[in-house]
Amino acid sequence: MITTSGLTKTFTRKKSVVEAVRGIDLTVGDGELVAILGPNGAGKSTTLKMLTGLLAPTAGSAQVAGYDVVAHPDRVRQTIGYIGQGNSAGHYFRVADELASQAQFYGVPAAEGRKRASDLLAALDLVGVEKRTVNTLSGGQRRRLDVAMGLLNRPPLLFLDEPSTGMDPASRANLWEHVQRMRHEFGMTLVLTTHYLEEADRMAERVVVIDQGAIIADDTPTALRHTHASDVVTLTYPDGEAARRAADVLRGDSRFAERIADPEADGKVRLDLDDGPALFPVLLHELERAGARPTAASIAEATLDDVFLALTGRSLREESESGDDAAAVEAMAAAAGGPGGGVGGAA
Ligand SMILES: Nc1ncnc2c1ncn2[C@@H]1O[C@H](COP(=O)(O)OP(=O)(O)OP(=O)(O)O)[C@@H](O)[C@H]1O
Repeated sequence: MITTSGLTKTFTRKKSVVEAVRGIDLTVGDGELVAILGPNGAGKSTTLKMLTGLLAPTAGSAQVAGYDVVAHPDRVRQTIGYIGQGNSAGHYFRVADELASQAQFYGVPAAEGRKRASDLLAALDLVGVEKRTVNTLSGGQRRRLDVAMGLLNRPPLLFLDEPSTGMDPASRANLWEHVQRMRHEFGMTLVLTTHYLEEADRMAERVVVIDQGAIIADDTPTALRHTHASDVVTLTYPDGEAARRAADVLRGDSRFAERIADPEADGKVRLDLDDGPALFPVLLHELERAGARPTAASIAEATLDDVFLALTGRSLREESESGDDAAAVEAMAAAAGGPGGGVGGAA
């Protein structure tokens, strides 16, 4: 669905030159859900704008949905959907009218358009605002309306630039659930950018990590965590002596021997494990058998932030995250769902 080669964008303003995107090679297959993750200013939006025909690359090439973005940017825009960071809806129009004109623009029959709009308003928790003008909606409601506008015509390839930024956790959960459902129903391919690490981890099959205009990692979230980070197990003992005994037991087991840090005087034993959730119960069982049961045990699973830290020496969370991520993930789990304003593509 997407193939790029050496995709590059350099901005020149007065005397300053910004290499926003530096030679990106990216392939996205039909039906994939790919999250592009990176800190502020990494080049995510610029990449998306080039892939959607909104911005001409300085160098390199990109084929999107069968069209070359430089030779046929109009065709690309007619075929794909794009939910950008700005608001797409007209501020002084009524919500229902905006959705109806979007449906009409893309040739969706009126009755079908009304049904789709009603489903989207329900899914995005916007029931009751149909008759209000867009300028009376809250920021989160406008963002969700942007998403509804982008999803209305069910494009085969949808780009979402930070779809859930500014939404409360419940709305984010609703959004993702709806996008996932549409994706499976209509076989949509999705490419999104996000600051939310847990969102990328939970929802995307593939995460492309971008930093300073270049791709620095591209894999499934699980593979990224396994390759670049470890889960950390912490065992607590009453004192240093008991901790040393436990460490000796684990050093006798090849699965753990190389992964133990020297026990600490306060009775803590720490291990780095590549497959912590699978090995944690085994480890506790072995300790129990050897009469070295800890008084407390915990596991901290590796996150995509650990991956970013390992790759760059910097924390993505500190650079670009807002504190409500954990709450959003809880809400997503509760909704058991699987990402929102802009323009749409083919009906
Ligand atoms: N029109 C422009 N003129 C000059 N510089 C630009 C322009 N658009 C983007 N940039 C610069 O290019 C770099 C990449 O910006 P971009 O918006 O693509 O990053 P991003 O990863 O999407 O960031 P964010 O997460 O904050 O949206 C930044 O240094 C930005 O300041």
